[in-house]
Amino acid sequence: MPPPAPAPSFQHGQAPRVGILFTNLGTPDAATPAALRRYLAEFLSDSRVVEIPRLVWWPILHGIILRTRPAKSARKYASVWLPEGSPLLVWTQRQARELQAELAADGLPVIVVPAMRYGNPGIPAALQALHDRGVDRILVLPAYPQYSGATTASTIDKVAEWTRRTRRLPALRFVTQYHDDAGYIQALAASVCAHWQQAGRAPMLVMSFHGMPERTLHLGDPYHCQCHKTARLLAEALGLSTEQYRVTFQSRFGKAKWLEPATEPTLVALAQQGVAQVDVVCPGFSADCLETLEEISQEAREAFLHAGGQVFHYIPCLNDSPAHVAALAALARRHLAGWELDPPSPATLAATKARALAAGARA
Ligand SMILES: C=CC1=C(C)c2cc3[nH]c(cc4nc(cc5[nH]c(cc1n2)c(C)c5CCC(=O)O)C(CCC(=O)O)=C4C)c(C)c3C=C
Ligand SMILES: [Fe+2]
Ligand SMILES: [Fe+2]
Repeated sequence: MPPPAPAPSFQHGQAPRVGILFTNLGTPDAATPAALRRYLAEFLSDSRVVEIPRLVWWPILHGIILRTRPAKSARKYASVWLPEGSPLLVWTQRQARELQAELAADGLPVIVVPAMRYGNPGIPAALQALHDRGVDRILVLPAYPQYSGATTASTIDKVAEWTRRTRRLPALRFVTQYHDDAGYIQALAASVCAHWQQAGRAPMLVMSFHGMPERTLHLGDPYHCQCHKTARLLAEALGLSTEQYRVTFQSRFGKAKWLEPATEPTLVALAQQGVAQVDVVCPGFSADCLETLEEISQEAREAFLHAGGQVFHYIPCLNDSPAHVAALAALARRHLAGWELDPPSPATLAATKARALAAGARA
């Protein structure tokens, strides 16, 4: 066996020693049944996601779901796939790049690496890459505004998988939620307002969040409450009365009761009650993905129009909008506080000053 690689040595003033692991759910490597089978097998084997005893769940997963769902899901993914890959991965990579640039422009030399809880690039490999670059303080930032056991806690489990087999650990911090963060709410409100200015305003705004089994709410998962708080703050920022918006839950999976009201039946009922126009926004998704581009912008649109609705506008996720990147940067900065960062170089300070002067000149 070759001798172990020497531990990285840290010297003040070198490359950044602080890293951000910027994560999202994960996505298949290709829009094919084989890639979907691998991805779904990993995702749906996570006991944080499917909280059914293994003895009961295993035969259902391997005997039914992994035989039927991959081909169906692959067709759906194919309908939203981008030339560069899966939308969720493409947006996550762009967000990570822009977050790093935004922090650097503010004099914070931080390495931001994107990672996926399921599929590629995986969390252990991304952490190892930071470690190999001499990073000794890591902020884990899952792009889930609302905490849930299925998403946030599962991400932390995966980080722990890497820490368990690593000798010299970095210091670690976690962002576990930002559902009521002022920057995030403002970015959402600005995106809805921009849509209204450009495309007109429907009398009803539907805020659709990913669903969860209802049981998780009774077991103490704060997800449902946090979705409602995000929705209330967004409605307040937009000046909406309770009659002007609805909070719904999408993506029901399996036979158990999920959080209600469900998105598609709500849209159908609205159309049947004579609401001819709706705007739909998905504030819990920080990036467009299968669940927004296919389930909402294709399937839910079709259901609403089929039920008699006339105009359905889907408002895209925050993706890499400057307001979103600025909100994530502010959030990261607050969580990095107290971790001494290398002082900015004279070149960074000069660039920051030039940016401030240019912004002042534009104002
Ligand atoms: C038991 C099933 C599921 C739970 C619980 C669940 C929670 C949950 N998921 C997200 C965010 C996303 N989910 C996405 C896809 C997706 N979700 C499930 C099932 C559960 N999700 C499945 C089976 C799939 C795969 C797609 C399919 O085959 O239909 C995605 C999109 C991924 C992409 O590649 O685009 C996101 C994002 C949250 C936030 C959440 C709990 C709060
Ligand atoms: Fe999901
Ligand atoms: Fe879905």
